[in-house]
Amino acid sequence: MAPALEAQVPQEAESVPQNNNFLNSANDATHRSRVTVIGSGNWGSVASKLIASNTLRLASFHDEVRMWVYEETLPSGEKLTDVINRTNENVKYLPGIKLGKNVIADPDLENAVRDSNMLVFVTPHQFMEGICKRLVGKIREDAEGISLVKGMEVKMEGPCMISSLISEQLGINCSVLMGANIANEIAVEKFSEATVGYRNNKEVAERWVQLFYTPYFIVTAVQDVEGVELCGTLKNVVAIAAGFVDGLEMGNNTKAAIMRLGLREMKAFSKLLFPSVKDNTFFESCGVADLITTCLGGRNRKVAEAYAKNGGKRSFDELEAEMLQGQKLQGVSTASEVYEVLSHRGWLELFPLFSTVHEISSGLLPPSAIVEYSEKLPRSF
Ligand SMILES: NC(=O)C1=CN([C@@H]2O[C@H](COP(=O)(O)OP(=O)(O)OC[C@H]3O[C@@H](n4cnc5c(N)ncnc54)[C@H](O)[C@@H]3O)[C@@H](O)[C@H]2O)C=CC1
Ligand SMILES: O=C(CO)COP(=O)(O)O
Repeated sequence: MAPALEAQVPQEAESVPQNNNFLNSANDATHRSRVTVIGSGNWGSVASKLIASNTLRLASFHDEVRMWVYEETLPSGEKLTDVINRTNENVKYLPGIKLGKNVIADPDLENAVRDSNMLVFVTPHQFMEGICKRLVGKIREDAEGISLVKGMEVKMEGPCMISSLISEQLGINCSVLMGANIANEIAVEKFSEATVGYRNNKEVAERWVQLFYTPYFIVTAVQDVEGVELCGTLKNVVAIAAGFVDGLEMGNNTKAAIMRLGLREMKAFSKLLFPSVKDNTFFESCGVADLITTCLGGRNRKVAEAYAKNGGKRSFDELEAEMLQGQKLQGVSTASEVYEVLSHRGWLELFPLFSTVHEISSGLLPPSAIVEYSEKLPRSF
């Protein structure tokens, strides 16, 4: 399979519009694009490795990839940043994997973004608002962003996707990249696919595809930012439900049913919020493929399984800290954020799976309630 796929690796653009600074820099050797990855957790580190292999290979990118590290002190007493730069490994969040010598860890957020025109956002979603606030006025005017963050914020005015938060706070265009992308598998170069969602500039999307694409990481672009981002965000809620099913040993048929009902709610919720969301997006890697991989092998599933096995007696926070060693779940807080939107808009009855996941994970219902809602199912999605 690999040689045929290799032939599809996107070429550097031969001609670009003259009125776009971001794209002009792509063809000008003296103004090669500089990339900063904002985040250095499990996926952030793998994304840096992918990108660093391409910036070395492609002449229109500066070799160096800056990776912002939320600094912490390791049990050895050393700073994580120093260890990454000494060993070329993120020993805490991605041990055993070399990132590429051109990845430079930087604990200073402002310094990390100062020179870059391509900003890759990849931190747990709960930290994004604070990070954006710190970046206001600190980034290049011609910067473009891409968010790999799976999650949303809920504001007084309503739900706000992370790509919108970035665009609104920093005044930049922001694409998204989501997909069936369990980071540890991509770290060891197992074949997978991903989806870039872009707003209206196809050439910008192609530039992001170039930055991420490798023979083992196939990236396709679709013009549907909200659809792609909502798929990545909402599948984490379904993964929590799948974990409950596993913890209660309900079997594969039940899990498949949960995945199907979950996909139906993902689609209905996305289209109610953003009527522009396209049906086909749910068949891209960001849709059904990410749903499947996360429900089979993700962290949300794993911790939810332990929660159900313990009969809901140990909190998600406690289990997350014990089982994930600093990595973060997105599904529990996303279920709560979705629930807030559903209650506010009077949609709770339309989304029994999403609302039950929140009611279980916040302790209002026992894990067994995950299949007891079935009689409440609406018949009309
Ligand atoms: N890990 C995976 O397999 C995948 C993750 N994602 C998504 O990517 C995003 C980031 O995930 P990961 O890189 O895996 O992160 P992670 O789950 O490894 O989270 C740990 C990261 O959060 C940072 N952090 C802790 N406290 C912080 C604070 N107060 N401010 C800023 N940063 C802080 C840590 O320094 C560390 O870099 C999430 O939205 C996740 O859903 C998407 C695809 C795959
Ligand atoms: O988003 C992911 C895979 O695409 C990872 O999911 P988890 O955060 O549940 O591990």
